[in-house]
Amino acid sequence: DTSIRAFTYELLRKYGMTTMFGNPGSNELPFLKNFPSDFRYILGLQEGVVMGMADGYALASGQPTLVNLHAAAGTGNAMGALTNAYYSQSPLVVTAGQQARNLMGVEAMLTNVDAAQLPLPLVKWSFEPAEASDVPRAMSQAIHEATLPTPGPTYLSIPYSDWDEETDANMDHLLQRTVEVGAGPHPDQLKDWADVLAQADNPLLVLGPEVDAQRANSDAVELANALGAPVWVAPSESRCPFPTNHPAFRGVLPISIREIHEHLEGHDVILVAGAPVFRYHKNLPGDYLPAGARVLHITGDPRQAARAPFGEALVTSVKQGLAGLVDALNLSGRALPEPVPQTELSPDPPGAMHPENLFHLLNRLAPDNVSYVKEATATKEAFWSQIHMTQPNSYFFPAAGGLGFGLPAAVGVQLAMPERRVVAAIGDGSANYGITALWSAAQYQVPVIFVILKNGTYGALRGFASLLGAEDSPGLDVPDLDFCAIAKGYGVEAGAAHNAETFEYLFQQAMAQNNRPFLIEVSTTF
Ligand SMILES: Cc1ncc(Cn2c(C)c(CCOP(=O)(O)OP(=O)(O)O)sc2=O)c(N)n1
Ligand SMILES: [Ca+2]
Repeated sequence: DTSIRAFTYELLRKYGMTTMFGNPGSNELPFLKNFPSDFRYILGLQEGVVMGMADGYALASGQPTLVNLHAAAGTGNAMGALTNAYYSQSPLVVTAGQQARNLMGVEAMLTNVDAAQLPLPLVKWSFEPAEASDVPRAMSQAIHEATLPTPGPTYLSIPYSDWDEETDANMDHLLQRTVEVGAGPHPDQLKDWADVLAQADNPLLVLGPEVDAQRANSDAVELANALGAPVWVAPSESRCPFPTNHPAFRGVLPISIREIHEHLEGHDVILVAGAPVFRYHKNLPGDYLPAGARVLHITGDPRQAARAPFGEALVTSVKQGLAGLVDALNLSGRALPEPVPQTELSPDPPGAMHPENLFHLLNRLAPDNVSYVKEATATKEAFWSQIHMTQPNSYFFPAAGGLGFGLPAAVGVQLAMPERRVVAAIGDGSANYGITALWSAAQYQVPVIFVILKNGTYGALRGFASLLGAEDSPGLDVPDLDFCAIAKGYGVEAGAAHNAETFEYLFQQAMAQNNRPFLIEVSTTF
C-alpha cells in the first residue's frame, strides 16, 4: 500500500502513537479506512470527552498522543478541553478531517473554513497542508512541535481526498529523522544561585506541574533536604510535584497576590521551579513580594519567563536545573521543618459526609500507588490536607480550570497506567460536562473508580459569589441529579453512599474488580 494514509500510519508507529482517541464523521473515514490491527481507537461520544481522555493519556504517559476529530464541529466541541491541554503542556497531535479539496472553495457541507485559525490560541502550532504530498511532513512537524519544549497541543486539518494519493520517495527521509533536545544549564549558571540559596536565612521552595511532568519529584526532595526548606505547591495546582507526607511539605499556595504575599513573609530567597510566577485566580490585589525577597525562577517555558511580573528566571529543563542545584550546593542536609499538624476532623452529620472525612477515609482505603484525577472545586484544602501522594503521576487537575476534564482524563490516565488504580474525585457539577466518558470507561473496561461528591451546588462559585458580592446570582445550584441512574445508563455499575460505612463497603467492592469501572455517588456537606 503506497498511499499517504499507509505512510502516515508508518510514521505514527515510529513515534509509538498507536492509540488514537476520536469521534468520526465522513471526513475522517478515508483516514480510518483499513485501520491497522496494531492500532487501537478509543471512541468518545462527544469531542470534549475525546480530548479529555487523550489529555489524561498524554500527561500520564508523557508521550505524543493522537486525536482525530470531525471537522469544525468536532474541533469546536473540543476547544474547552484544549484550554486545559494548552496550559498543562500536553503533547497532543489533534487532527481534524477536512472536506475534499475540490469542494472546499464552494464551502460544501463539512468544510472547515479557515481551519488553521479555528483552534488558535489554544494550540502551539496549527496547519492545513497546501497539497496532499505535504501531509506526511506536516504530521511529522506536528509530532515534533507537540513534544519539543515547551510541549503542547498541535492541530492539523487534512482534506480527506489526500489519503489515497500516492507517496513519493522524498517522504522516506521522514522515517529516518531524529530530533533531540540539548543539555541543561551550564554549571556556572547555577553556581551563583546555589550560593544565594546556601546563604539564605530562610529559603522556600515553590514547585509546579513541570516538576511532576519531568519526574523531578525526587530531585525536589533532595533539594528540600539539602536546604532544610519548607515546600509549597504552586497555586492553581494541576499536578503533585512533591510527596505530601514529607515533613517539609506545607500544602498548596493560595490563589491571590495578597494571600501568596502573606505566605512568603519571612522568606528571603524563594525558588520557584516548574510553574508560572504565579498562576493567580482570585483577585485580591497587594504587593507581590515581601520587602527584600528574591525570587529565583526555573522554568522550561520561555513565555512564562517573559511574562512574569518579577523574579530572576532561568529557562532550562526543570529536572536538570533542580539536579544541578543539588550538585552545586553540595550540602549534607539541614534540619527539616516540623510537619504541618494534622487537621482535626469533626463527626459527619446524618446522611452526608464532610469532604475532609471522605478524603481521610479514601486515603486509608486506596492503594499506595493510587493516582487521583480531581475536579471537585470547593474541596481543595480538604483533599490536600488528607490525601498522601508520594509518587509522580499521582494527581491531575484541569490546568485551565476548564470543567469536563475529570471524568474523561481519569479514563485516559488509567489507560496509560494499567499498573496503577485511578480514583476520580469529581464534583456533582463538574461531572456533567464530560459525563459520556462513563460510556467509554465501560466499553473499554477501564477500571476507574469514579467518586462523585454530591453537595447539590456549584460550591466553588458560592465562594466566589460572596467574594464578588454576587450572592444572589442565579444558576448556582444543581439539585436532583441521580448519578447512579446516569452511570447505569452508560453501562457503569454504581452505588450511593451517605456515610463512611457504606462508602467503605462500595469502595472495597470497586477495588475488588479490576476490569471495569465503578461509580460511587457520595452525599457530601458544603
Ligand atoms: C467549562 C466550564 N464551565 C463553567 C465553569 C465555572 N465553574 C463552575 C461551574 C464550578 C462549580 C463546579 O461545581 P462542582 O459541583 O463540580 O464542585 P464543587 O461543588 O466542589 O465546587 S467551578 C468553576 O470555575 C468552568 N470552570 N468550566
Ligand atoms: Ca458540587
